[in-house]
Amino acid sequence: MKDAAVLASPADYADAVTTAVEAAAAYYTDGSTPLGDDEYDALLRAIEAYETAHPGEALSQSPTGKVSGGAAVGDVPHSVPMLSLDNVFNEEELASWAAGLERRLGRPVAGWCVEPKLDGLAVAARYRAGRLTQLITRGDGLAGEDISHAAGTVLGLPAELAEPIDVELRGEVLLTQDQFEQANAVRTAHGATPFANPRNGAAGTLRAKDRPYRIELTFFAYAALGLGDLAHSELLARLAGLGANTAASTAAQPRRCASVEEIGERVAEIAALRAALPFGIDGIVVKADAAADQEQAGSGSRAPRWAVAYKLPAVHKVTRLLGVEWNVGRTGVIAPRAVLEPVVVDGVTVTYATLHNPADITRRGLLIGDQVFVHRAGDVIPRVEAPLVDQRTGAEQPIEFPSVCPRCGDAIDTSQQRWRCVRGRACQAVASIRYAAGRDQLDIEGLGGTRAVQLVDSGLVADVADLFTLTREQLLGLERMGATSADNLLAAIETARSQPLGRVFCALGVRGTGRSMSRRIAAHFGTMAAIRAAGLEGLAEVEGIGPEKATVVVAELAELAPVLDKLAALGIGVGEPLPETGDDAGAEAEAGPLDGHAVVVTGTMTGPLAELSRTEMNELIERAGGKASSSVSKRTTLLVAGEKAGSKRAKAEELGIRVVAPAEFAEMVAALL
Ligand SMILES: NC(=O)c1ccc[n+]([C@@H]2O[C@H](COP(=O)([O-])OP(=O)(O)OC[C@H]3O[C@@H](n4cnc5c(N)ncnc54)[C@H](O)[C@@H]3O)[C@@H](O)[C@H]2O)c1
Ligand SMILES: [Zn+2]
Repeated sequence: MKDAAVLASPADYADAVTTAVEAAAAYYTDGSTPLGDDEYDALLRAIEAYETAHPGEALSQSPTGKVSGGAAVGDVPHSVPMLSLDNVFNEEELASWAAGLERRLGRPVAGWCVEPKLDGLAVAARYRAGRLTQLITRGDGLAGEDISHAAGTVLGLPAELAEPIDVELRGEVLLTQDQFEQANAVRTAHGATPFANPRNGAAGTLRAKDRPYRIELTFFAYAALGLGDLAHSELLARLAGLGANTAASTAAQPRRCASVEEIGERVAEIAALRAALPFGIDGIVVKADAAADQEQAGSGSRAPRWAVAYKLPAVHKVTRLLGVEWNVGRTGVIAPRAVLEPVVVDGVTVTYATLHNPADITRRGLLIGDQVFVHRAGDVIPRVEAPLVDQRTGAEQPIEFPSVCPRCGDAIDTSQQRWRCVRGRACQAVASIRYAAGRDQLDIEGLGGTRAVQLVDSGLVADVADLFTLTREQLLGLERMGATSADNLLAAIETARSQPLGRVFCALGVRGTGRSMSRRIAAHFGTMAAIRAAGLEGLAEVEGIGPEKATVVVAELAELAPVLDKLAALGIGVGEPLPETGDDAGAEAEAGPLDGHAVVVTGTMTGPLAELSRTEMNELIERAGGKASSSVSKRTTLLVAGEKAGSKRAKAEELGIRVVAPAEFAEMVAALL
């Protein structure tokens, strides 16, 4: 269970009660609550704790101990109250609840029934002579609202039962995932705001009258008045026999269990099914099965004593949409991804969520800065459901859609729902060639702009290795390629042949390995062959690469195998063993002047170092046995401070780190310059 915040004063307590009452009102009327269920539940626990500690101070409007129905007080009395359920949050609480019930009965419970807790709204459906005559909400448990107008839109709730009997069916109305998507498509097409999540959508849909469009819902029956003293499992079968939908029609079927151990097993099974179910559940309900047990246990004012809800962590959480990234996949599909304020959903911190496609963003009416509901369950990819429109401050900004491919800069084909770079698979090739030719990688001048496109389009180059087999004739055969340009390009490529391993590795564009990580990997392994042979464990040993990043690197290297084979055959990235191999024996033998040093470079270099870029400086440091980094920390041992060195120098001095001028540093590494 989550820790409840502590309410310190009567004023805090009163505030909390107001917040909870308002949230519940919104939750049950149109589903527009600003709180996730976890937050609401935590608030309730805090209110409860305060009331226990300060008896006599409890406010009459406090939501504790009541069936909460929100502000809409219905005027149709329930003949038997519609109650809520008490909660347990783990196996121990479940076992002690079951033991408590058996103590109260003075005998073992004659079997249990375990079923999904459907995440919708409770309704009562009254039938006369087998015909549906009235549909009512739970309301405050004692009286509900007449929502008969919605009856025709609820699947699984028959207008006529299989037998002409008088009966009241009770159960849950919800939107399945498909119905939710459908509902939001219809709503946005009519200019209405989309529902934030299926639960809210069901609440909003049931009460609404006179809508110009129809939204379909689904009913699951789990109780009845007027069918006699049936065990719960028998009742469920009877309900299905009458033609009502029950959870027996789903993978999360209700099951009879003989012991607490068996209950635990079924609870775990249903919990594991959760993500794959086509509708939402927020827990598992455990009920004493026998009518005699239920009758003897009875009910409190808020909940029956013979049933309990084993709550599952909320899978819908509210967080802020910070931005949208546009990623281009291998086939050129351009997919938007939401960047979120980190939020824990179902036990995992979520910072990104899928937004499917641009039309989806428009359909959901999302804005940057919006509070949004995020859904995640099991292994499913987290997704943004919809914004909380009521929570807008006016500072929200429209989401910008890219006008050109974010990877290669070419046009976008927007004719389909999924946008694509017109270049398709070649987009990847163009982008990877441009990246490989970049200044921090192979540094091949003249491959930045349209040249890379031309080389890929002409079929001469499909990957970085192909650059090294280009011939003069091939280049001269290209449009707008004169002899000088061709020779310059060939010369630049020739120079690139002898780039150090770190740069060659960086040129591969392996995810998560920028220039400094590439340098570190190169220094650690010494040769491309060793990097390829390292495997998960070997790679995870490199500083800054954990097991997760190692997995990515290994997978991408496997994918790059054809390119790596070509590079190896061409002798690129293999020929030049580095001074520091990272290999135990080798490293000692070839100890460099900066061995054991963690070096930071700042300011403008002068003298013999004036020509070196930062990347080249860092390479120099690593060749000399040191470790280059970009920020000063306690671990830094040496700062090379050039002209106009600023805050890094101040920080190094403050930490008592040795500071040297470029000239002095050049002397230290003179042998390597
Ligand atoms: N986010 C918010 O602002 C907000 C506000 C109010 C309430 N809530 C949420 O609502 C919940 C508490 O409300 P509650 O009292 O409506 O209900 P509950 O969800 O705690 O439990 C009782 C309800 O479970 C439902 N149910 C589903 N499957 C069932 C089954 N198989 N058998 C019996 N009942 C079944 C019934 O509708 C029943 O009324 C909490 O989880 C709370 O987080 C949230
Ligand atoms: Zn592209």
